[in-house]
Amino acid sequence: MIKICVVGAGYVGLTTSAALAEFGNEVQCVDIEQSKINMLNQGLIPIYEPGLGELIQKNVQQGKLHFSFDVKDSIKNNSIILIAVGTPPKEDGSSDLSYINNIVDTIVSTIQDYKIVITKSTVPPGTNEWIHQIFLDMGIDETMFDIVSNPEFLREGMALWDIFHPNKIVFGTKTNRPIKVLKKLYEGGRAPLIFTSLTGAEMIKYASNAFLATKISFANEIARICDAYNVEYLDVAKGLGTDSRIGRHFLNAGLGFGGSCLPKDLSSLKHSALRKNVDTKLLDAVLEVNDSQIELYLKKLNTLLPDLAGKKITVWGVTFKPNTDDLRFSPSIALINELINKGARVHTYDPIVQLQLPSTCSHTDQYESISNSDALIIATEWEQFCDSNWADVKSRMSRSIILDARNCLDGETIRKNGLVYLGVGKQ
Ligand SMILES: NC(=O)c1ccc[n+]([C@@H]2O[C@H](COP(=O)([O-])OP(=O)(O)OC[C@H]3O[C@@H](n4cnc5c(N)ncnc54)[C@H](O)[C@@H]3O)[C@@H](O)[C@H]2O)c1
Ligand SMILES: O=c1ccn([C@@H]2O[C@H](COP(=O)(O)OP(=O)(O)O[C@H]3O[C@H](CO)[C@@H](O)[C@H](O)[C@H]3O)[C@@H](O)[C@H]2O)c(=O)[nH]1
Repeated sequence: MIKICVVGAGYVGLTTSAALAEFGNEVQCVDIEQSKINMLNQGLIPIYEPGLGELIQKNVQQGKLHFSFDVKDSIKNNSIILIAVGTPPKEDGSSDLSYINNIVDTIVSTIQDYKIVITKSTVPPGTNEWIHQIFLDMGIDETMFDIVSNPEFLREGMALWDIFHPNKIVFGTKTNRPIKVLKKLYEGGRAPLIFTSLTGAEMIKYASNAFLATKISFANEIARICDAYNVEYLDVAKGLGTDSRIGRHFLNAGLGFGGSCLPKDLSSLKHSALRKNVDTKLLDAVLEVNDSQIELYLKKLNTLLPDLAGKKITVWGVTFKPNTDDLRFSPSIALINELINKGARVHTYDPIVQLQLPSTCSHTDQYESISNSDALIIATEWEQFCDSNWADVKSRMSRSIILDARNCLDGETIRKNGLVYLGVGKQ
């Protein structure tokens, strides 16, 4: 049984901790936020991630998973340390590495015996080389440590599925020394292992997210062209997706990509490229298309409601996508802010989150949220929204406009119920 300290009890740290414990390792997950650790030690889960609570509870009961806020003590007592702290964006688009710096300082000041330090956080190319150099600069002999870059590819809302059925596990190393332990650590993962350099692993992570974002912006641009020619975009997506060289994944057109990863990782990659004088025309275009999606959908709404001032608009879904409670860089919140700017009275409903935003009214009941609304906007594709009782919806709204901002509704069904269906790239 391998003993490991996971630093950070956020979306990645908690999921990784639970999975590594399930694989048979003994995991201590630490966080500086005492309230999070207190919650976890009381059996409560600070985030919404389907199935995570049960998996944590099971492994805690089996004695394989522990939580603590004594970071130094945990580092001292474990020879493997996995870093899963945040790397949020700075104002200029580069990555804020202050949490990484802090934990590296803590490890360096605590180290007494051999450690494998695994960076799971998404960090810009060159960061793990820099961490390696810090250890050397602090006088720590090369025999005392190995730095490993081990980026994470899970999606929120699907985190457990992704972590137990990964497409790949990527390890960037400087020597072969930690490889045997790394293989053992992820023994339960059963995925192709990719070994590369420290910076190679970092680039695989950024290139993956940049490619996914590119697919989404491509889909959104094609959907605009379909819209102009009165073509059903979903037919085009199906036609595209059946070509195995293209694939159907990440071709869903809509409000665009948000969340704590795709936007920040794209900006950070752009920043890394510019630092080395590499042009990023494609990445720039991907971000540009994404940034204009909200305006595009508001223009659609304006075709039927030219003046939004005083209108009651209900938005279903406030997180950045379904099956999560994460509001970071949510396109829905950006849309809500635009609606408020235009003078609309905004009401919201979300299955998980009660949105606390000034000038908006959050509801606990999906149908109550639409009473006397002029328009309803579907901002995330929760299954319960797609399966709504449209006759009930029609009976409650004052005007009957449904703006499908995630291309997830059947326009025909909506129209049959006497509602007006709006979308981009809809016939
Ligand atoms: N969220 C995702 O779906 C996802 C997927 C893949 C990769 N990533 C990357 O993983 C990293 C973590 O993302 P997240 O969404 O889990 O972040 P998060 O903000 O949910 O969690 C980070 C946690 O680290 C803790 N922390 C910060 N400094 C600490 C320290 N010195 N000691 C102990 N704990 C500390 C924070 O208190 C917080 O609880 C980021 O680099 C992100 O880009 C995220
Ligand atoms: O066809 C699609 C697919 C997604 N989205 C949007 O794109 C955003 C991101 O979605 P998704 O990638 O599913 O969520 P994340 O949890 O942010 O996961 C991404 O970011 C993680 C953090 O780096 C990576 O680990 C994952 O592999 C990568 O998919 C969301 O706003 C989605 O609504 C679309 O608009 N169209």
